Parts: sequence; structure tokens; C-alpha cells
Amino acid sequence: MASDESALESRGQPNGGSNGHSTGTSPAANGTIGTVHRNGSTYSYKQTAALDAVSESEIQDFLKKAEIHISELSASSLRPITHFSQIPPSKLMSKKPFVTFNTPTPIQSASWPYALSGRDTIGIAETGSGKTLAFSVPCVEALSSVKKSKRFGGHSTHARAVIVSPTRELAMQTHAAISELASLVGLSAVCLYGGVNKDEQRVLLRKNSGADIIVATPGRLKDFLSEETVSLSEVMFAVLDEADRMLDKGFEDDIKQILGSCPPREKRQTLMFTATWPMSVRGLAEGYMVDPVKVTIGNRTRAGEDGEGATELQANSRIAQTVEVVDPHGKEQRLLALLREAQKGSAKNDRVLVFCLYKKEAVRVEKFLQWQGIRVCSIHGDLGQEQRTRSLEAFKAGTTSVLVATDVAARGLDIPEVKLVINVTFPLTIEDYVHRIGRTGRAGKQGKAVTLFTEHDKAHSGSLVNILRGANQPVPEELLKFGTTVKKKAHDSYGSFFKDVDMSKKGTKITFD
Ligand SMILES: Nc1ncnc2c1ncn2[C@@H]1O[C@H](COP(=O)(O)OP(=O)(O)OP(=O)(O)O)[C@@H](O)[C@H]1O
Repeated sequence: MASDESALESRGQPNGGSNGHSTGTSPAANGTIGTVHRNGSTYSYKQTAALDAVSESEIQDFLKKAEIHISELSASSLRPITHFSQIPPSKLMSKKPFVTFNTPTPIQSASWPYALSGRDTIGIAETGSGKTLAFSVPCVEALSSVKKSKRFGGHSTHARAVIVSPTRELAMQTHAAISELASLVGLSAVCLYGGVNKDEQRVLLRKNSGADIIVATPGRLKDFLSEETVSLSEVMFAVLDEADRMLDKGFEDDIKQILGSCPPREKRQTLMFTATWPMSVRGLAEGYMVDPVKVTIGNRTRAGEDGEGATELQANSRIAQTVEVVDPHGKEQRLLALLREAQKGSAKNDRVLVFCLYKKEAVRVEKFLQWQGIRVCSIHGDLGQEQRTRSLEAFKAGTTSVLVATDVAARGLDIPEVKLVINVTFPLTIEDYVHRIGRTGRAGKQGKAVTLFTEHDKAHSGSLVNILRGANQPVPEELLKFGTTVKKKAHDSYGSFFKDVDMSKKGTKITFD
């Protein structure tokens, strides 16, 4: 259909519209269009004929079954893209194979029409549900559908898209994923992260006269911005991956500086994706976006509170969660028994991820396991970046089947076939718990998580009970004895991974009774 063919091509074409940002959609009849006017350009998405042809009852069934909630579900809502063939024709779509998966995941289905329309989008979906591709496709589409402007000027690389990740390993993983898509349409992506020499990254930034997409951790990106090796002044597409973590106190100033180096929010498209969306960061998100559409997957919307329905914290329901209330002194022996049990017989090479809270604890647990003859490696903030990368590679390759980690590995890492996650010490927040266990049970697979809970963790018992109940998991009596009250989280102490806990500082969040 001729109109479909031009569906994404009008992106970035000046239409003489306002310099501001406005949105508009036609009714959800055939030929639904999502249009955003920004910075003198019109960004529009036209529903394909194939998607038009799907009956309304099928669409409603799909939305219900996939538990898709869109913050502005109304007559003007854009239909979910239920097959890859329903993405409007574009330069990227014409590349075969564009992706090797059979169907889009719910977060991809529901968020693509909005993100492809140029809308600011918040995407909330369980761990391992394909959020990376959910933001990568619109990013590459956005860049490939406008004429390239100057990308390298003076000493600076002028990136047109920036993706910010909380950890180095996640930045590297996202870079690998988006590079694959970007290269299909002749775009380049560079990854910037700390802990390694800057010179190699400088060379990469200058190669081929600049990079179109920058995937970065905040610290290293700020360094390159301050020395003017990188300029974000031409950014048209910005993503905060693990958005709640990026908005939390630990990163708030960095994000302010990074997004402050991009064109104002009215002149760029901003996407935020995460599996957890605590109240504490929601107001902050709105400050960086324009009229965002919120796409939530999962039956976790409560009426009221924020006007559109509050998003409850939810763990991936394909993970079998077990909580064992144990004596703090017996944790290592119990860990050993759990590992021996999990890696019995034909399962001897099954991957197990063991989480500790503190770096020193991770070192101790790794040594203990080595002493017991277990092949183990580790990843935490006291290790050099090369060692961190080596450990992760060994774990991914299966040469070491047990990885001991701090929360630096809790978010986003997509390691194939992690069969079991063991929490030796409970994390600082319940969100971190959801992310930690989310390293298993990814992409539709089943997973298992065992948590050793002690009296020291009792402040978390209420929120943990809620998570277990929400995912239909057994709640042990011993856990209930610690109480079911949910303590309100203090925003400035939210999360722990990235900057590992400094034992010399007095914690505000950890309460040892
Ligand atoms: N449409 C799809 N069909 C099947 N698998 C997919 C699809 N899209 C992505 N995947 C795969 O699913 C896995 C998880 O995806 P991804 O890492 O993007 O999850 P995520 O939602 O970002 O998780 P987290 O919240 O932990 O960061 C990856 O291995 C990815 O390749």
C-alpha cells in the first residue's frame, strides 16, 4: 500500500509546524496515525493495512491476554503490533532478516506504535521481556529516517541518539544488541564505559567521522562531555534504560547533566524502560519528558493514586521463588547444600548466580566456594574491569558455572540459561530483589530463585510477602512472623548496585536490630 510505504518516511521532514511539541492521533479506525510535531518536523506512524485488517475483537483479546495497559487507552489508542510484518515499511524493515524471533513480545507490541510515532514513552514490563529491542527498533528507525546531519565537527562526535545504562556490563550488552540493528541501515554505535583506558574509546568515537548512537554509563559519558570529545547537542533520541535506577538519587545529578546536554525535551524524543517503577521516581521522569505515554505489561495496575492507576511492583511469574528463613551463621553451609543439589548429576554444569550485598562478602563467599571445590568466578566493584569482563564471559561460556555477584549484576544482564538465582544476603531494596531474580526465567523460560532470609532482613518482610503473593508463590510461616507491614522507601537510599555499598559509611537503609 502506497500510504504504508511512506509511513515512517515523514519522520523528521520539516512540515512548517511549530517549534514546540504537540501530539495528535486520529480515531482508531482503519489507517490510524500517530503524529508528533517536534522541532519543526512531523513524526508520524501509520498503521499498516495488515494491522488494520485485524478485527477489533482480536485486538481486545490480545491486549487482555498479554495484560497490556496503556495510560491513555481511548478511542485514539494505537493498536499493538502483533506481528513483525505489521511494522510499517522502512529502511530497517526492508532488511532481512530484520530479527530472528517469531513474534514481538507484549512490551514491543504495545510500545512500538507510540515510540515509532515519535511519542515520549515509558515502558514497564517484567525482567527478560525484550525491553532492549523495544527501545532499539524506534531508535534505529528514528535515526535512519532522517537525513544525516553533521556528525563530527571540531574535536567532537555529535551523536544523534544516546542510551544511558547504569552498569558497564549492561551498556556493553545493549551496545552489542543495538549495533546489530544499526549496522543493517549503515548507522554506527559506540559504547562508552568506565574502568578502561579512554584512548581506545576516543579512537572509536572518531572512526568513520563519528558515531550515530552512543550507549554509555553516566560517569564516562560525563567525562567525554566535559572534555568535549562528545557532543549531545544534536541528539534526537534519548533512552534511560533501567529508568528508575537512572532517576534515583545516586544518578540524579548525572542524568540532569547528560539530558541537559541534549536539546530540550520538546526537541528530542525520550524513552524510559524498566521492570520496576517505584513512586519515588515517577514525578522526576515527567520532568524530562513531554506528555509521555505509559505502557505497562502485567496485571499490576491499581486504580487511583496517580490518576492513571498506580503500577505495582511485580516479579516475573515464571520464576519459582523460595524463601528460607535461616540463621545468619548458617548461610554459607546452606548455600553450599543448595549448589550441590542444583548441580547434581546431569545438571552439573547448570548456571547458578549467587548474589551478595557487599563486595567483601562476595570475596568471602567466592573463596569459601572455591575451597569447597566449586568452579566459581565473581563480579563486583572491587575487581578491575578486565577481571569483571573475564568473569562474565566465563560464566556465559559455561567454563565456570557459578558466578558470585553483588548488585552490579542485578539489572539487565541477559545471560542465557541461568537456572537458579540464590540470594545469600537480601538486597537493599525490594526492586533490587525483583531485578536479581529476574536474571533467570528470561524470554519465556522458567527459572528458580532461592532467598536466604535472616532476622537482619526483617524490614523487607512485608514487601517480600507482597511480591511472593503477587506471583502466586508460597509464603513461609517464618517469614510472616517478621511482619507484613511495608515500610515506605526513602528515595535517596534507593538501590545499591553500580556504586557498591561503601562499608565505611553508615548506611541509612540497612537496619540491623
Ligand atoms: N520478540 C522476541 N521473541 C523472543 N525473544 C526475544 C524477543 N525480543 C527479545 N528477546 C530475547 O529475550 C531476552 C531478554 O530480552 P532483554 O534483555 O531485552 O530483556 P529486558 O526486558 O530488558 O530484561 P531486564 O528487565 O532484565 O533488563 C534476550 O535474550 C532477547 O534476545
